[in-house]
Amino acid sequence: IPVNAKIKVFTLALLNKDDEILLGLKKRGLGEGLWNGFGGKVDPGEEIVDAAVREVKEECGLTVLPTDMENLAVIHFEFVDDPVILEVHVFKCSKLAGVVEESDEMSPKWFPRDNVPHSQMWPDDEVWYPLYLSGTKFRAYFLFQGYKTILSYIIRDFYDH
Ligand SMILES: CSc1nc2ncnc(N)c2[nH]1
Repeated sequence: IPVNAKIKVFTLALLNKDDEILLGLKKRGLGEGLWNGFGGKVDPGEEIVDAAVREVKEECGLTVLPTDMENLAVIHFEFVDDPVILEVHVFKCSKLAGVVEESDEMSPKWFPRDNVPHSQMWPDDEVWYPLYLSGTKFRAYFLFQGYKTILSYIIRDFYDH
């Protein structure tokens, strides 16, 4: 890890109901045109799970309780020649309240859990969605070249060393 490394913490919430997952089509910014879970930056002094709850509400209108957000994974993303490392805390939630709403960030849509549009998602998702779907807690590290090419990755059970 380069000496000038800076870690930025993000949340990513994957919401499911029965056999479906709610994904949002990103309308702008990083990941525009890709389907993704809901999340974003953690504000200074904000609990990570509270940031996750806030982002879900902002991006798709649904209300979830912090206690219903299951910590599923921590993924570190590194990009060649970029000292900023993204630390993404992945949450899984199936207790949802409210009505799904389009936001200026995201167009939400329900997908069958066994048929998510991986060709229009971040390339790493295909690697770890099976673990997420089986509820296996994991840690992962992805080294990207740009935003499309994965040069290498490590994925392991959350509790193993
Ligand atoms: C920059 S690499 C990346 N992969 C991702 N997968 C799912 N949600 C994200 N926000 C992701 N970012």
